[in-house]
Amino acid sequence: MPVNSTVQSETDRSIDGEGLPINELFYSLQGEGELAGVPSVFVRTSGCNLRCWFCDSYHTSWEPSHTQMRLDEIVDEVESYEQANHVVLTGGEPLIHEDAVTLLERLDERGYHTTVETNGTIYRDAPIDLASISPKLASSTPTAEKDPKGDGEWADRHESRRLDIEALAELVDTYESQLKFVVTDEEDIPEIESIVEKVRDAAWTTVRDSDVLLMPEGMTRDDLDERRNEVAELAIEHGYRYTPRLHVDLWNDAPGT
Ligand SMILES: C[S@@+](CC[C@H](N)C(=O)[O-])C[C@H]1O[C@@H](n2cnc3c(N)ncnc32)[C@H](O)[C@@H]1O
Ligand SMILES: Nc1nc2[nH]cc(C(=O)O)c2c(=O)[nH]1
Ligand code: SF4
Ligand SMILES: [Mg+2]
Repeated sequence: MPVNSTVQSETDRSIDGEGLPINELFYSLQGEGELAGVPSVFVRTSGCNLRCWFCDSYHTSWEPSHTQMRLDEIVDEVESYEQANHVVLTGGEPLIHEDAVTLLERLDERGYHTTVETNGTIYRDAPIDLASISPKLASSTPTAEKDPKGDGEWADRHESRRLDIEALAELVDTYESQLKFVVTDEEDIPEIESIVEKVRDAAWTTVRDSDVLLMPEGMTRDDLDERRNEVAELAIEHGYRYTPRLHVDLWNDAPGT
């Protein structure tokens, strides 16, 4: 269900009231991370507290659009995909919304495995089976040269918000998790190592190198063709896990995939 009817001007704060602003809801294969290949229903909320220049979900961050859906409508639509046992709650940043917790509770009551795709800046207590955390590196910052929309107006706000080690540690300590870094080139590696070390110092839970995933930056197959081998080599060199972007390999940048 692609939705682009209602345009919302500014969506930094949580939207109050019953329900969630939904950008799209669809059934596909999980394309990223340790559950790559698993048939899953994707619930994509609109609105984000960051603005990565490369965001592949532009209409949830830079120019958010959504339809407000009640939680029971969302659950009904999820249940309409009868083959699916897995639900991926993503965005935008799903955890800016308080009602994300209630949605996860309702899905959990119905026996779904829940993955939450999050930038790791916000902790919430919810029935999350896999916290798929993608901490944002300096290379994600929308500088004036990289800003897809303007002149770098978001750069300072993005930069000051993008990392919260306490929130990352709390997510890692509470949930089964993976740290999935978007890699542009080898210059990202020292910052990844530094973030992983800081999370290890702040968390009780052991963060294994195999819980650290390197994912090539790329919205399209052509982007990935340029980068996937270099990122795979970096994973081999540093002992981290590589994750593909299966959905991009299979369907390029088609909506609803
Ligand atoms: C659109 S985000 C939504 C969830 C959350 N805001 C986050 O960033 O983790 C979903 C996933 O796509 C990744 N992503 C976004 N744009 C990308 C790009 N151009 N190349 C590779 N991964 C990208 C994010 O890092 C995240 O893992
Ligand atoms: N197939 C598919 N897998 C995904 N895994 C994480 C996604 C996301 O946008 O959060 C995503 C997505 O958009 N599509
Ligand atoms: S944090 Fe996620 S949704 Fe927000 S701008 Fe970055 S990639 Fe897009
Ligand atoms: Mg995506």
